[in-house]
Amino acid sequence: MTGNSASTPRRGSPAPPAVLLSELARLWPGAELRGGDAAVVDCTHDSRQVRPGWLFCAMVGARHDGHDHAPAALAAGASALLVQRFLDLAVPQLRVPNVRWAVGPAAAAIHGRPADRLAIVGITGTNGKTTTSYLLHSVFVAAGRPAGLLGTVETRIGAHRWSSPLTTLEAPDLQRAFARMRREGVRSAVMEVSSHALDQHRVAGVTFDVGMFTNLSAEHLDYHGTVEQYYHAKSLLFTAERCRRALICVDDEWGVRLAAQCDVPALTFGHSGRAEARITAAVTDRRGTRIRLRCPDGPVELTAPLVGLCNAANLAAAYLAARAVGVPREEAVSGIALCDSVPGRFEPVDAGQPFLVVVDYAHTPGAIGAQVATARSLAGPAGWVHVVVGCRGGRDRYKRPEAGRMAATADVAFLTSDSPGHEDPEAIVAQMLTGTLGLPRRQVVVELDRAEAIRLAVTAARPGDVVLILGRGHETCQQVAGRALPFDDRGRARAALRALGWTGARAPARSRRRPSPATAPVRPS
Ligand SMILES: CC(=O)N[C@H]1[C@@H](OP(=O)(O)OP(=O)(O)OC[C@H]2O[C@@H](n3ccc(=O)[nH]c3=O)[C@H](O)[C@@H]2O)O[C@H](CO)[C@@H](O)[C@@H]1O[C@H](C)C(=O)N[C@@H](C)C(=O)N[C@H](CCC(=O)O)C(=O)O
Ligand SMILES: Nc1ncnc2c1ncn2[C@@H]1O[C@H](COP(=O)(O)OP(=O)(O)OP(=O)(O)O)[C@@H](O)[C@H]1O
Repeated sequence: MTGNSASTPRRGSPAPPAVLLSELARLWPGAELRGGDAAVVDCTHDSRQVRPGWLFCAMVGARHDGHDHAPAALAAGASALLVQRFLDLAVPQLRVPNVRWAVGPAAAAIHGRPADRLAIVGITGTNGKTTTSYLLHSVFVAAGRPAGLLGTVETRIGAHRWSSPLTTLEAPDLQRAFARMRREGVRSAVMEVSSHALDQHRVAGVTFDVGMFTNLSAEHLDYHGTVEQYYHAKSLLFTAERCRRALICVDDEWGVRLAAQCDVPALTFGHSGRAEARITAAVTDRRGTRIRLRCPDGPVELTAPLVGLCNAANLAAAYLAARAVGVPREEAVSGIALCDSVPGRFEPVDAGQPFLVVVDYAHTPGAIGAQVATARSLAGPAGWVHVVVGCRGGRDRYKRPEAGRMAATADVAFLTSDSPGHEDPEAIVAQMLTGTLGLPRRQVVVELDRAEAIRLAVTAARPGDVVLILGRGHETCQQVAGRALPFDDRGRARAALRALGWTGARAPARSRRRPSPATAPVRPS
């Protein structure tokens, strides 16, 4: 990836005009200014990012109280503080009831409210955000609109792109990215809006042209506590303050509920008979996915070279969002067709081998099950589906047995580690195994070394099989016992194929008939 992060202003970029603290004070009734006025040119919530002339916003977090870091911020050149209790420091300070709530509007004001002059689509939901963002971004680009994309994989502003630290940037970084979009001539943007971001007010100060809901299943409960709270965080996108209109997938009960409670004009979509824009046909094969969508402005056929039936809803979502922000119908259709890949989402690893190897980000039980089903539809008549999957450490422990159970819908499941963090990888896999109790032992192989699990799966595959490597997608490192270790599923799969003699789109130097590894199950003849 190239370009500079929007969170660090580029050298040589024009200095933004300064805003007075007294002007910011007008944003909140009851805000109190002490220690005089000051001009601020930018802001941050992190003392380690402060530059001369910036406003330091002292947020109270779970581990730190930003107020304790105000001296460091001043030493770095902060010209003022946004606080929720006045500090005994000789610097202009603006006190507000809650700094976390105030950072977004403050950052928006400092940057001249750039989001107001962009058409922005914000996407929330458990699955499908990244894929739908790429489809929509492809539409904007194909329609000749300079575009922005903000999400889990990367940030793109026009021709510049760099990897993202978070799915949804912190408010100061987000507003700075929007300001850069304006400077670069961007008119339309699509961004993923995580439940964490909504809960933490990172998008306060933004009104999306379109707010989109894809689906919801239990995730991030270690943060939100209950599914109900998780849903509540997602639903915060669908208020008149946050979006002008909504697109809501009603294929699950949460979407139905959201559509009923949403207080902005909403269009529902999905496979469901309840959907106003309804997917009436959907097929997926190795070339991609094709759907027929019956929508208020007439029926339309959409195709994209993205494999997997879960993409049917993503195609519909991207089309409807494009139309909602004024992209003509034909341009929306052709832009979607041009979206040829999304990093780490059903991404094939092709070294010329006679079986399919695919890396995908599926890490919820539902997504794992859906990708196994897709793989089965792509396998040859007697082809097997091999899945390599683990569960991440430090989060969402409750979904491990179900993830194991879904993995075991494949012909062979290689249960392995996936960024275990400070947890014991063996204990994580043991929890996954509880979901496979009662299944034939030959169907589940435990191999804690992920590279070795990938090697075993690829080595066991025969012509017509599909090897699915799930959970890590585009990611290039794993957290293991406090260390970030480089690990890319795509690279490991390629290396395993290379070791077998598959080095390109040609037949390998040695025989195609390879012995199965000792651990691989014996398949019936
Ligand atoms: C779990 C979680 O969301 N934590 C967020 C929370 O952290 P926290 O409450 O622990 O903050 P803290 O460390 O106590 O710090 C409090 C304040 O002191 C500041 N500080 C701290 C130290 C210092 O030296 N100087 C300083 O100024 C911090 O910058 C912060 O403003 O508040 C911080 C400030 O807003 C966030 O940066 C932080 O997100 C962390 C980085 C994070 O990793 N979040 C993940 C879980 C997240 O948001 N993920 C979603 C996507 C999830 C998904 O779909 O997979 C995302 O949008 O990326
Ligand atoms: N609309 C969908 N419904 C269900 N599953 C989906 C959908 N789209 C994609 N998936 C599955 O979920 C995985 C993650 O997809 P994607 O990255 O698009 O979602 P996301 O919402 O951005 O996820 P995350 O928040 O974890 O980054 C894909 O690799 C695929 O297996």
